[in-house]
Amino acid sequence: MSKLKIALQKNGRLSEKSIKLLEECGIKFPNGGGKLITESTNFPLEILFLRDDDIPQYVEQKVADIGIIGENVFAESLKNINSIEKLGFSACRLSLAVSKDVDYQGLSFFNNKRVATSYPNILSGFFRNNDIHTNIEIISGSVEIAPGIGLSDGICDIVSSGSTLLSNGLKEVVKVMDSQAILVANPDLEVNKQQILEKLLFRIRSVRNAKENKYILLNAPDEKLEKIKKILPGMNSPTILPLAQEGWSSLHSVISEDKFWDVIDELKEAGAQGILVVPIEKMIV
Ligand SMILES: Nc1ncnc2c1ncn2[C@@H]1O[C@H](COP(=O)(O)OP(=O)(O)OP(=O)(O)O)[C@@H](O)[C@H]1O
Ligand SMILES: O=P(O)(O)OC[C@H]1O[C@H](OP(=O)(O)OP(=O)(O)O)[C@H](O)[C@@H]1O
Ligand SMILES: [Mg+2]
Repeated sequence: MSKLKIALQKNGRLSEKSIKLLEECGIKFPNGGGKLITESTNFPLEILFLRDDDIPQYVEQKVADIGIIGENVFAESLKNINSIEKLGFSACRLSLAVSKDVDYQGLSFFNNKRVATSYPNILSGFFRNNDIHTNIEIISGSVEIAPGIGLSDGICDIVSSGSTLLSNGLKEVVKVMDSQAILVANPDLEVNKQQILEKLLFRIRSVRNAKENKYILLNAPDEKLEKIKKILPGMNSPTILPLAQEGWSSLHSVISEDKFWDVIDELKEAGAQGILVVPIEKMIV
């Protein structure tokens, strides 16, 4: 039975989190010594370590069956591959920026200007949709330097904290797209590889669900339980166990971390005590 081949970024912003995701999925593999290809010892997966920009092409050509890249690289590549799952890490945005001294009034600023970017396909599409004519200067890295050295009037590049823009005297003026890490796949996988992919996806979703949810335990007098149950949007109905102290129960449920902070005061007001919130290792839904 052939193994599924996954391409990960060798070195960079996606590398560590991509490897961590596979490890959290219980997939073990030797990783070290600069090897560019390795095999899992407990899951039918081969792992290839590549430059992220090359991954779309390799997945299209089936050198790799699947890969982890940013949505920005997916959108730029225009390859015949599918985006099959958002992975929730390496969140950033692709934005237009200009010198902080520019009196920027709107997109028409860019008419007949030069914009430096490593994302010419995304950017030309964006300007076309907005009826702006620009000259795109394609450069492969350190894009933020371009206006300062007279290469362009603006740039379009990845922004996260904004500190690279700030330290290069630039300001963000328009967001072109949001991005996060995604799993991409060749659209035409053999049946057995598709089955391995389904197993991997099941594990990835379980890991992500677990991260977004918490297990909550609390104690309350029995007469308060109905009200507390209504406040807690659980997976199904909460588990209720009697405590040794008569007239009191312990209630267990699962809650999304965001919602927990919204309802904590309501829970206390409704009579909940000894509230514990604990992480979930895996969550199968
Ligand atoms: N500052 C950031 N914060 C969050 N995510 C980012 C940031 N910069 C880039 N990313 C995301 O991580 C991906 C990889 O970024 P990185 O800077 O490592 O790429 P690269 O320099 O092109 O690497 P490679 O050498 O593999 O070609 C980007 O395509 C983007 O999706
Ligand atoms: O808004 P910020 O938080 O400053 O992040 C944005 C910067 O991060 C990325 O570069 P990276 O630091 O990965 O270096 P690279 O140029 O080698 O890819 C990106 O190309 C930006 O330059
Ligand atoms: Mg790259």
